[in-house]
Amino acid sequence: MNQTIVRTQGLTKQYGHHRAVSRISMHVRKGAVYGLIGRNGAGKTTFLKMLAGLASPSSGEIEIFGLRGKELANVRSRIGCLIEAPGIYGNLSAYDNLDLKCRFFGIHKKGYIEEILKIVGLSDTGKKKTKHFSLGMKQRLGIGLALVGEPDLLLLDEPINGLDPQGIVEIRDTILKLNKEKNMTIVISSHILEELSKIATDYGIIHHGELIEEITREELMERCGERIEIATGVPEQIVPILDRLGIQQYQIVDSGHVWVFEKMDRSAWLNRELIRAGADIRELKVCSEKLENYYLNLTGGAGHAEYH
Ligand SMILES: Nc1ncnc2c1ncn2[C@@H]1O[C@H](COP(=O)(O)OP(=O)(O)OP(=O)(O)O)[C@@H](O)[C@H]1O
Repeated sequence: MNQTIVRTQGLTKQYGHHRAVSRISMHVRKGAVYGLIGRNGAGKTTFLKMLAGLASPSSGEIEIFGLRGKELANVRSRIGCLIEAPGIYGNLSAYDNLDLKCRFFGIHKKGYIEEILKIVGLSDTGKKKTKHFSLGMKQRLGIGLALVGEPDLLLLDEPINGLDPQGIVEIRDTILKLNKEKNMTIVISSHILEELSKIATDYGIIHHGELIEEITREELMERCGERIEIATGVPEQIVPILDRLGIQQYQIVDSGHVWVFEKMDRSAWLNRELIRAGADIRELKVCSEKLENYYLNLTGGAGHAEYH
């Protein structure tokens, strides 16, 4: 089941003296939504361009669907991509834009374009010229264009960049639908980490052109460390109660919070016992560190949130 669909080995891209991508060895599982995280200029776009065949590597290997080199070049239509701004003709409708691409691909199936319009939620745009579309609609059309040819792998570079919350939800739904219903493997780069954490099953963290970590959602959850956060007016008051309850792994974080690192599945019991013992409990919840914090810690970027 855990078939690797994309594998790179030491992938490097050099622009003059500048190394945009440095020895990246990445693995994307079939059926994954692989989130590519990195600051502005980290090398995400360059990396995706190489996967898509739009930029040639300076060195290293790319293997997709188990194929390399010429063999891979022959099946490029199995890879759909939306990298940088989608190439859309503003004077044409969504339908006509898709029709052009279908002709280019030699696809003349009845109902084909309608199906794509439905998937990306643009069925009701009729003859409306795309230059009058919102940014979100244009992005969705960009994804629609990438879907022509029914790719097995979809590469999306910052597809939610600049979108309003509604647009973000629509793109998220579209991505999840493609992943679940069409079993499409998707690699998506984004600087909106919170958003990425809602859809990604795996993450690759790129920093200064290097892949510094590959991690599954499960591993991330484990490493982010679940804990019970107790908000209280008097943390010192809680300590003897925790001792009495046999809880040893806890920490007074500040003058209003205590974190407990055990009995995660017994938070309701803990709440009851603390209140019964007369503690001043304002809130008690099970939390984990956010992806954003994890990323900032990993890249030494804590203290400033400019990670896109
Ligand atoms: N064609 C090019 N010629 C020279 N340098 C380039 C070229 N394309 C990218 N670079 C440089 O390579 C580095 C990585 O750029 P890239 O666009 O891949 O980063 P990114 O992580 O996608 O960032 P962003 O989110 O800003 O697109 C940057 O320093 C960039 O200036």
